[in-house]
Amino acid sequence: MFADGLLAGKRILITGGGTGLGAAMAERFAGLGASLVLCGRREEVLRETGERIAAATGARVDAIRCDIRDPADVDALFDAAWAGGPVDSLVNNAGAIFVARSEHLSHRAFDAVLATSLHGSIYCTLAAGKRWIAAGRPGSVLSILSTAAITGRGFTVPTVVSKTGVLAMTKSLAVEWASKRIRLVAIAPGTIPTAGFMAKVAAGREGEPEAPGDNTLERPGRPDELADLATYLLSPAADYINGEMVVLDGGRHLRNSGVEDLLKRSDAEWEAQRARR
Ligand SMILES: CCCCCCCCC/C=C/C(=O)SCCNC(=O)CCNC(=O)[C@H](O)C(C)(C)COP(=O)(O)OP(=O)(O)OC[C@H]1O[C@@H](n2cnc3c(N)ncnc32)[C@H](O)[C@@H]1OP(=O)(O)O
Ligand SMILES: NC(=O)C1=CN([C@@H]2O[C@H](COP(=O)(O)OP(=O)(O)OC[C@H]3O[C@@H](n4cnc5c(N)ncnc54)[C@H](OP(=O)(O)O)[C@@H]3O)[C@@H](O)[C@H]2O)C=CC1
Repeated sequence: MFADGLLAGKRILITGGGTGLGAAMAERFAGLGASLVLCGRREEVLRETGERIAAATGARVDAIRCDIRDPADVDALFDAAWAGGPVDSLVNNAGAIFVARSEHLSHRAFDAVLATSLHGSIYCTLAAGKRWIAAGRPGSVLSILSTAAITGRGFTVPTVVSKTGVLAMTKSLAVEWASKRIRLVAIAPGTIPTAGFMAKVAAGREGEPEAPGDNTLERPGRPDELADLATYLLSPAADYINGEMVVLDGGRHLRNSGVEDLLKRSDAEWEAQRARR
């Protein structure tokens, strides 16, 4: 679909790059010539993904353990990444979610999600932006958000608040940093049944993760479809797109937010879910 070598010479840092959508983007970017920095909390997972992608594509892949909830860890990540050459693009992909009734959430539960999905994304964006501005280099930031930033969504409120906050950051910095040649864009995926999605969102739900009728195209999305859109948004072809969130959801958010079935759930069903976690 894309010209060979489209991303040659680019160095791209992907948070949560060891699994799911992050790994799918990593594989696509590396296949198009980019060198990569992958981060996440689990070193073994990162190493395996990094080695697999390097062997398949010949790309340079640096796998660096980092918990993006910790600003000192984030600074160390960016220092280590830059030591291997300046980073051209950041992908804020790491995120956290669980499905629960909001009145049952402790403040620690709220903080656990915001710390990664909101604060972590902001720490990484500032770490990248500061370095680009100090070096007079251009850069781009792609954040993986959610259609819930448009519709709102019950039972996943900490995640929705986080994604909406990162969308606000994207639009705001797109204006503030445009003169520094830093571009910020986002993708709002619908349902893409990764292992993380199946464990955190689909577990305990009736039926398929995306049932016929949930979206206009009657199928879930695929990681390679997200990787294609991410490639376009980070490529020179998208140089005139700034501050925008592109939806990739088969039209689902035009019909529902994804959790309407849960409005009818009984107390007993919620208790069963809580017991399973
Ligand atoms: C189908 C179509 C749909 C379609 C609609 C839905 C579309 C969804 C789109 C998005 C999909 C995705 O994001 S898929 C990506 C999923 N991947 C991830 O989430 C990976 C990262 N996740 C995580 O690390 C964990 O899940 C997370 C809990 C957030 C953080 O882990 P920690 O180890 O930091 O946290 P813990 O110490 O375990 O817990 C911290 C506090 O949170 C509370 N807590 C933890 N899990 C909880 C839960 N399930 N319900 C309530 N509270 C919970 C604990 O009790 C603690 O509070 P106290 O008891 O008070 O101490
Ligand atoms: N799949 C879907 O349908 C949708 C996904 N999304 C978003 O896409 C992104 C990727 O999700 P997906 O691939 O499905 O699920 P995954 O669970 O595979 O992705 C989450 C990744 O983030 C990493 N991560 C989590 N917390 C931290 C942390 N504190 N510091 C560093 N890394 C962390 C995880 O690695 P580790 O545990 O090793 O740290 C993991 O690699 C998320 O932001 C998600 O919200 C949005 C809408 C729909």
